[in-house]
Amino acid sequence: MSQQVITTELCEWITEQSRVGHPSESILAAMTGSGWDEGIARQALARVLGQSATLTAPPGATPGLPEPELSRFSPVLHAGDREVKVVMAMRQPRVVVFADLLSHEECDGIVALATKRLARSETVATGADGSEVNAARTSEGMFFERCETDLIRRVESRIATLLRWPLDHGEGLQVLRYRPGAEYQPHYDYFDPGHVSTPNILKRGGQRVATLVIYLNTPTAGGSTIFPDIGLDVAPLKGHAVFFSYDRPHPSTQSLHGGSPVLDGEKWVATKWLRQGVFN
Ligand SMILES: O=C(O)CCC(=O)C(=O)O
Ligand SMILES: [Fe+2]
Repeated sequence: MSQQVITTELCEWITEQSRVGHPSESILAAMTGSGWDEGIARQALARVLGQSATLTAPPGATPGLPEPELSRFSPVLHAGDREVKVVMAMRQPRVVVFADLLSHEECDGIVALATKRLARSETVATGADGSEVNAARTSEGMFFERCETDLIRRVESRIATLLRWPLDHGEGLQVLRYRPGAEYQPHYDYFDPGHVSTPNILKRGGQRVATLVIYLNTPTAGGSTIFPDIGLDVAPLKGHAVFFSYDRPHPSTQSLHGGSPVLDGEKWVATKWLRQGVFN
């Protein structure tokens, strides 16, 4: 094909492919397979789905996405040292809720370790390199080093087995404590391709492609994890977890989510973010 032009029809076709759930790499493959020049195809994808619609994989990146083995929809999954239950699974966007990912003792153990190290949570600053305290996130938090203690290592290797994603592609576990009134307003976990600090962040392991939020206690009221695009509220129950993945850093993934305000009691979560490649 010569003189290839990105037409409105092509853009509409890409939008539809994405809407029905095809990852951008598959759309790209379909386009190049039918004769589109790869450069033009990437341009069209970027125009329709966002600047880095086609995630440029870092060296050593694992193809695909983290994903539990749900092909037979077994209600119980063997995650190495523990049987984890599947409570519900949504295909598009991919959201899976697990029960019994952690025992109550493991939850208490992580809370005890984290309590000593809590500081006001920080998020990526707007318009500058670095981070700052953000009013949208009124929790307090800390990060563990990967495999920092035997307990953390055990939980991380269970997560790696459950989600079939290498342990070294995960960031260190982050623990957040929300007091009454605290919340985490809806946001995306991937790094904004348009942000000045993103290219630097991506040098370590590439983009985030999935999130696992583990509930370390059960608040008395409020504190559900909300997914506004799909009208989903996930109840924060001790030992349960919600998993979601996103194949591109773009709102069309419908991975917008937040922690709704805690109304009574405290809410503790541990978040594991998974990257495309090795995170060191
Ligand atoms: O607290 C929650 O339910 C959500 C936490 C979250 O979005 C995050 O840690 O990125
Ligand atoms: Fe988040």
